[in-house]
Amino acid sequence: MNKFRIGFGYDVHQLKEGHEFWLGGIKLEHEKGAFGHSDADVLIHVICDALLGAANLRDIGHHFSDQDPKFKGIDSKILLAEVMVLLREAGYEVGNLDTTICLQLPKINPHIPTMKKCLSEVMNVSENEISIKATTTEKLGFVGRQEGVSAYCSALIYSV
Ligand SMILES: Nc1ccn([C@@H]2O[C@H](COP(=O)(O)O)[C@@H](O)[C@H]2O)c(=O)n1
Ligand SMILES: C[C@@]1(CO)OP(=O)(O)OP(=O)(O)OC[C@H]1O
Repeated sequence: MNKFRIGFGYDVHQLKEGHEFWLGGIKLEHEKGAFGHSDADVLIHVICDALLGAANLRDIGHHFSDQDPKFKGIDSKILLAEVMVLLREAGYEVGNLDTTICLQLPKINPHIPTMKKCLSEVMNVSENEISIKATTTEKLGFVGRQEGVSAYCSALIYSV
C-alpha cells in the first residue's frame, strides 16, 4: 500500500531595485526584483521545502547552504531538480502541490500558466498536480509596502 505524507514550506525574499525578479522558474519584468544568495525564486524555494519536509529530508538550506559560493546566484530550477532526485531516491513521488504567492505587485495571474509549464518540466510532474495562487496583503505589512515577497506551499507525496 502507498504511504502518503504531507509537507509544508514558507519563505520570504526582499524586493529591491536593480535585481532580476525570478518567480516560479520564469523572469518577471518589474521595477524591483527578489534578493537572495541564489536567484531568490521564492516559489521554487517553498516547493523545495515542502517536498523535503514531506520526505523528512531537512530543508533547502541544509542541502544548498547560503554560505556556499557554489550556490551564489544559482538558478533555483537546478535546486528543484536536485530535490526531485533526492525525493525519488528516497522512494517517493509527488501527489500534488498547492502554493500561494504573497505579492502586492505585479499581478501574477497572467503568468501562472507559464510558471506551471516550467515547473512541470523541471519536476517531471503533471501540470494538473501543480497549483499556483496569488494574493496581495491589501497594502499591509512588508508585502503590502512592496519590500518583499513571500510564499507558502503544501505538498502531498506518496511512496512508490
Ligand atoms: N500579485 C498578485 C496578487 C493577487 N493576484 C490576483 O488578484 C486576486 C485578488 O487579490 P487580493 O489580494 O485582493 O485577494 C487574487 O485572488 C489573485 O487572483 C494576482 O494575480 N497577483
Ligand atoms: C537557496 C539558498 C542557497 O543559494 O539561498 P537563498 O537564495 O538566500 O534562499 P533562502 O530560501 O533564503 O535559503 C536557501 C539557501 O540555501
